[in-house]
Amino acid sequence: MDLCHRLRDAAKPYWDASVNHRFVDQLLAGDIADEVFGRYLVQDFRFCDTFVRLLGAAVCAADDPEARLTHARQLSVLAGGEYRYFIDSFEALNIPESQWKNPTLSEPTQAFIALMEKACDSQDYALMLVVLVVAEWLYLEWAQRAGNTLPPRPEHRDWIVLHNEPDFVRWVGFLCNELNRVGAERDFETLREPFVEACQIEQRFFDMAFDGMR
Ligand SMILES: Cc1ncc(CO)c(N)n1
Repeated sequence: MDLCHRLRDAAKPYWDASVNHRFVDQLLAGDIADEVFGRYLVQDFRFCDTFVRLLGAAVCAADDPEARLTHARQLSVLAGGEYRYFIDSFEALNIPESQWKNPTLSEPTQAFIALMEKACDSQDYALMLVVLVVAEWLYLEWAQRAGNTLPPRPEHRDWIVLHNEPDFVRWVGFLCNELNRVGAERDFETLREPFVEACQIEQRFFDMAFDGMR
């Protein structure tokens, strides 16, 4: 088994709970409450801001010119299509700028930001890749649960498509190959610990969307 699959196995309870979370069930069915999805998107917009910093750090820390360009290209996706997705969805969900510009950060948002900032500050490419692989591979796995019929509302449908379209599949494949490559000579435990922590936070992030709901 390659390194990425060994890491995923080590985090299996949290990984599976996230991929099969009721948040995902309801999003794929298109029947997620606007209040739940809106709360999630407002927090995720802040997650993505720090995620951009992490990708920038990966551009800096990567040991290979081709890899630097691949990270740089993905930055343009976040700054382009994904940014537009958030703005359009806040409008569709009637979430005013005052609510998404400066929200109170939930516990899992804070925890994820702290983990990403730690990876940035470490200047350790392998550690950055651990966090990138969890965030992107786990999102690919839940989005690949989607069948042929996608939910009709763009804010639901586009969030799924952003995470299972062919470009995203290639991006995740790249990240896993990079971690398998640069993580090969690293002590497994030093990678396992942040990998599992990131998976635990992913689960709490989906839980958080339902805070205050039944
Ligand atoms: C919390 C979270 N994890 C992963 C992704 C995918 O980048 C995201 N948008 N949000």
